[in-house]
Amino acid sequence: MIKAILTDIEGTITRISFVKEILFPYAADKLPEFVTQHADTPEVRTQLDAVRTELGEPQASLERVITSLLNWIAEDKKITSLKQLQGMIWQYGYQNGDFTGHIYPDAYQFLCAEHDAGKALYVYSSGSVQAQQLLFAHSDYGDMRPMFSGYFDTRVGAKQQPEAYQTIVSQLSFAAHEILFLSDVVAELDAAKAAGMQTLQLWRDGQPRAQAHPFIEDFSQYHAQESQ
Ligand SMILES: CSCCC(=O)C(=O)COP(=O)(O)O
Ligand SMILES: [Mg+2]
Repeated sequence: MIKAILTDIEGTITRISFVKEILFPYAADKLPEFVTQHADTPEVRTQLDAVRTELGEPQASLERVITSLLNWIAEDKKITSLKQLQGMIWQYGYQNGDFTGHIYPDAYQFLCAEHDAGKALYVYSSGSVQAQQLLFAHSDYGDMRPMFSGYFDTRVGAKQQPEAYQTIVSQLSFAAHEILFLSDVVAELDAAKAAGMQTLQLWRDGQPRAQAHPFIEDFSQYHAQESQ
């Protein structure tokens, strides 16, 4: 029996184009100035040092770090230091009202219904916990944060690694088989299944289909597939 739901964000409850065409370009546009202005604040300096470590270049200049971060955005790299910095930058965009957090209408209805039915809702995204909370705080449907019991990002590990899901289970009061993981990405579903979770693919936007996992095209099909 499913007692908790762990959901991915991009491609599952949020449209991929919102992330790729709004959030990423905004971060790329603001990043050079943001990083230059805040390079000496502890939270930013920690991430810039993590970028240097990732590059294997402890003495890399700020210019080199910025160029690398911009390349990583263009390549959609899920590197923790980049994701942490993106979250800090998006804060300004949400607060300025430059954009709101996109949530599919069917996803919003599903999350409300499952929350009302007593399921515990958790998030696991490559976007930082700060980025996740900003998206829900400023969502198209208002502040959705009260619905969620916890948030996980790549600080628990990469989403294609079963160990990351084992770490999440160890931090929750549910057995792995009581948790349903939702994602659009096959490798993530494989990793969650290897860790003992139940899985369900959201097959939207022409993503590759996961043969080893049940799938739905949107959440209006959720209860129909449950009974199969
Ligand atoms: C939390 S909104 C930003 C999403 C993001 O940066 C990202 O990389 C999406 O990854 P996901 O694991 O949600 O597919
Ligand atoms: Mg996704």
